[in-house]
Order: sequence, then C-alpha cells, then structure tokens
Amino acid sequence: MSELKDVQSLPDYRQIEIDKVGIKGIRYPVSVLDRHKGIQHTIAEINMYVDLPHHFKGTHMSRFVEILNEFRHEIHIKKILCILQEMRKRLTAKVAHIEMSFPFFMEKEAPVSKAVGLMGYNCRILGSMGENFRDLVLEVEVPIMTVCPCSKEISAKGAHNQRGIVRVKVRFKKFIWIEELIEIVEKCASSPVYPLLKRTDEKFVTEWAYDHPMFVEDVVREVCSRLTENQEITWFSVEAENFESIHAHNAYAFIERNKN
Ligand SMILES: Nc1nc2c(ncn2[C@@H]2O[C@H](COP(=O)(O)OP(=O)(O)OP(=O)(O)O)[C@@H](O)[C@H]2O)c(=O)[nH]1
Repeated sequence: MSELKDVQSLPDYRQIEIDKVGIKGIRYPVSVLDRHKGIQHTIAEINMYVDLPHHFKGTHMSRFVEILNEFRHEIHIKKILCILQEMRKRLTAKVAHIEMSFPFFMEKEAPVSKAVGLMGYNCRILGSMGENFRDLVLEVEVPIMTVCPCSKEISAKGAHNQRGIVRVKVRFKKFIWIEELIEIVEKCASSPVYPLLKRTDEKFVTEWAYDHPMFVEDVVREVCSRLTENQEITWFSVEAENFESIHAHNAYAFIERNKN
C-alpha cells in the first residue's frame, strides 16, 4: 500500500496561529477522589485542546484520544498535570488545556428520618499548562433552596421560595475535596436540596427554610466569607442563580476574589 499523505502536517500560509484546537465532548470513564471511598468511578465529558503554530495546517486529533487511552483508569485530579504535560509533548504544543465535566455522587441523609439517598452534583476540572505556568480550577454546582426575605416580610401568609444553583470555582494550593466545597455551599442557603425526604423531613425543611430566608446576595456573601477563611484556597468565584418561582426571570449574584 502506498504511503498515506499526512494532510495535517502540511504547511499553512495564512500566518495565523490557533489558540485552541482539539477534541470536544468525548465521554470517558474517569475516577475522582472520594473522601469516604478513596476513589469514585464516574463518566466525564472531556474537551482537550492545544495551540497550533501558524505554519501547520492541522493538529493530530487521534493523539488526544491515544493519551486518554494510556491514562485510562488513572484519569483524576492528581494526574491532570501529567496528562497536560503529555499533550504538550506529543502534540509539540506550547500550551495544553483539558476540561472534564462529570457528575459526582454523595450519599445524603434526610434531616429527621435519616433516610439516605444519592445526590449527584455537576463538577468540572479545568486544567491548562504552558512552558512557565500551570493552572488548575475545580468547579462545583450545588442546587440549593431559598426563601425570599422580602416576600416573608411583607406577606401575611407564607413566602415565595425556589430552587437555585450555586456555582463555585476555586484555585487551591495543594488539594481540596469536592465534598468540602459542596458542604460549604449547602450551609449558605435557606436549605440544602435532598435526594430523599419523608413527611417528617418535609415539615422540618419547610420550617427551617422559612426561618432562614436568603436573597442571592446573602448566598454569595455567605459563601464568600467561608471561602475567604479557607487557607487552602488561593482564588475563587461564586455565583448564585435563583429560578424565581413568582418572577419571569432569574435572580443572579457573582463575587470573584484573588486571595494572593
Ligand atoms: N486536524 C484535523 N483533523 C481532523 C479534523 N476532522 C477530522 N480529522 C481527522 O482526524 C484524523 C486523525 O488525525 P491524526 O492524529 O493526524 O492521524 P495520524 O496522522 O494517523 O496520526 P499521527 O501519525 O499520530 O499523526 C485524521 O484522519 C483527520 O482527517 C479536523 O477538523 N482537523
């Protein structure tokens, strides 16, 4: 068989460097560090990119998948930097990026009945590496429930309440548990959201939330103070979005802090 032409390696004459090129949306089994079980197996959607010098027509897409295959069961936060290093080497790139989105599962007890259910949280690990820098960001999305303080104050009966999402991103010194971030956020809401509630729990959660009304501003401020206290965290952003039950729009608040 005659040699197959390597179109990707042909020159390009437009003098335009590409910032990110690679593969997007590949589903792959990964393992994530779990505070109780050691390791949790889950499935991630992965994006992998490198930069491409102006003189090459294309990158070598198959090499990204080859790297994933080589790391196979060892794709977790402690290996991300090795994967990025390998991407830079094998694709002769200055900068490599990886984005891993995955559900992380935690067992959660109902507050009164103690009934246990599994709660899935959307998480992301974003990693980048260049010649003189490396960057790792951990992101968690935590569903919460809030009772509106204004509605509670002005209404003769009840108060409107809703499910919201808090999205926290952190940069850290050595390591931070996903569970720790989730627990921080859940303490900063009118109530956490539970996977399984019996009637006794429902009464407790409803009354507890009514006694702890929160605006989105209260939520991001509470999370901000706790993340500021945490010595392991060097940078963070927190956003809260409430899917308002009586308004036709969402309420939103955001804080970003660089602690260095
Ligand atoms: N660069 C690039 N490749 C693409 C694209 N769409 C599909 N491909 C295909 O991805 C395939 C894998 O590319 P390579 O990794 O360069 O394959 P290869 O040359 O056999 O592998 P190496 O010898 O490691 O370079 C090729 O068959 C490309 O045609 C695209 O938009 N850009």
